Amino acid sequence: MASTLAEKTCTPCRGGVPPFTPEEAEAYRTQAPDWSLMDDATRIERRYRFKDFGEAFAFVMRAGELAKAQGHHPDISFGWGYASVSLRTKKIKGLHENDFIMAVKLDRISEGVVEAAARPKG
Ligand SMILES: C[C@H](O)[C@H](O)[C@H]1CNC2=NC(N)=NC(=O)C2=N1
Repeated sequence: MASTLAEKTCTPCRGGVPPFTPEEAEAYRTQAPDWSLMDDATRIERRYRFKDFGEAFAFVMRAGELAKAQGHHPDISFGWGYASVSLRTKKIKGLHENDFIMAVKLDRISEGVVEAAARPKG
């Protein structure tokens, strides 16, 4: 991997490429170690913890903006104090570099949301 995933942008995936093998997925996961390979390495998942519903919602809103900008979309469930994110490339029914690019960028968003909440108001 030339540049780090964080500097990359998702590329349109119109299918026709094979999904990552478990070995390939594991190699990418080293850059997103808080994510777990699920369903025979056809998707990755992470549960983020936040201090309350508002912080979780702020994360989800920013995740939505990121997905729109990147053209690659996660599945997110959230509630008071948590957001659970699942990523897979639906077009190829498995994992693609786009999923790991999104994972790394979502990790940065989550750190930003927690920091923002920690800053004193005003
Ligand atoms: C052309 C464009 O890349 C596709 O329509 C994108 C949109 N967002 C996507 N998001 C996800 N998670 N999987 C996809 O296969 C996908 N395809």
